[in-house]
Amino acid sequence: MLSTDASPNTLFDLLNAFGHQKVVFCNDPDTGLKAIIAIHNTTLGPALGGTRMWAYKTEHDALKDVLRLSKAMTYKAAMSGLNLGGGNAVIIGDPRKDKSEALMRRFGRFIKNLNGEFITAEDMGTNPKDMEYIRMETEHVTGVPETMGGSGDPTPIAAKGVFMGIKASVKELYGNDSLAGRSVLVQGIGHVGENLVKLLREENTKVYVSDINEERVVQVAKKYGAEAVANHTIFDLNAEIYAPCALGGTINTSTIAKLKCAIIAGSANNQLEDETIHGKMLLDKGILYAPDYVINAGGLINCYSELMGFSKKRTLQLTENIYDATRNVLKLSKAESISTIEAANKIAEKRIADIRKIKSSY
Ligand SMILES: NC(=O)c1ccc[n+]([C@@H]2O[C@H](COP(=O)([O-])OP(=O)(O)OC[C@H]3O[C@@H](n4cnc5c(N)ncnc54)[C@H](O)[C@@H]3O)[C@@H](O)[C@H]2O)c1
Repeated sequence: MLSTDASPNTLFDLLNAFGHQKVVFCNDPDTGLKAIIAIHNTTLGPALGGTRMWAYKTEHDALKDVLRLSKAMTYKAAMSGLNLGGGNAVIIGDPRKDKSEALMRRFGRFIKNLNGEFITAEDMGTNPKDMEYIRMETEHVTGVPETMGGSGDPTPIAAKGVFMGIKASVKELYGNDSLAGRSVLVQGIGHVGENLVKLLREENTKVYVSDINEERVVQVAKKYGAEAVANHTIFDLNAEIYAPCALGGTINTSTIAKLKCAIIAGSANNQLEDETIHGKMLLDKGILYAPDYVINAGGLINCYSELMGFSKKRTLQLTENIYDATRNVLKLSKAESISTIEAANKIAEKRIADIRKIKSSY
């Protein structure tokens, strides 16, 4: 899905390689705003995705990132049964130095001009306060604080989805989905990671935790009765399940050679450095990979619920469906001897194609 290795010559070649509908470049010298909004596919509904603020080395890096992220959102929404399309935005700049109320509100006005075709939410480098500023200019934003009618912190829901994905993977491999006595390495114990550790420990799972923030490792290990592991030794560990919950790209040719786990299931986006190559390598090595976008959809589900008039019960139900979605992917992968990521892409693409057909009939 995300492999776009052909070397496109022009901007439109690049958009065709990813399959995008529309890309909007937002430029405002007064506030210093330089942003890109990418709308990948709106067959299922309005494109929803985060706004990331990052000091990209080049504008091309920013463009590639937003194209990749928005395409992944199309697949995530389709897989989760949501009536949403895929989109994403990036603001080029250092979130610690370059952010201001005016910049965020100017960005909000660009979103407003899209008339609901794109709805945004928080991502790396943005926070609920930024969403509040965007909200002052447009209603097309989710993840605003509870005091502004939002649904609040989505990370417990994101962690719950990952937890359901882990259970479904364990069921596939061991015949029952109990996590008691199983061992899980959680790499990255930030917002989602910590909530996942909590859920796992509540089910008496043996949990190992690692993070580049050593203070946090000690703190979280103590709080939940987990075992701290030094970051550079994680691939020596004999944990049955590896849950990447930090950055993407941790599964590549070099780490696959070292991995001793039976299952990979975590929250990080874009875990496979190259979907085609590394998806196949995991299949060949007999490691069950629960595709990231299938099991980390809880955050998106939370945003969707907010748009529909938030109900905690409904949000939880939709999140628990991740168990069945994961099982369906794993079954298809087994039946067709294809990688789990290929199986997931097939299911998502079929839903989009089916709905496109029904929408063309009136
Ligand atoms: N927040 C959500 O609702 C949500 C939803 C879906 C997916 N995700 C994805 O899950 C991942 C974690 O999200 P989050 O909101 O918990 O982020 P976060 O920033 O709160 O936590 C990330 C943690 O990873 C640690 N980290 C960074 N680099 C590391 C490395 N090389 N090795 C070990 N640890 C490292 C950081 O110190 C931090 O503690 C991200 O990839 C994110 O895109 C998040």
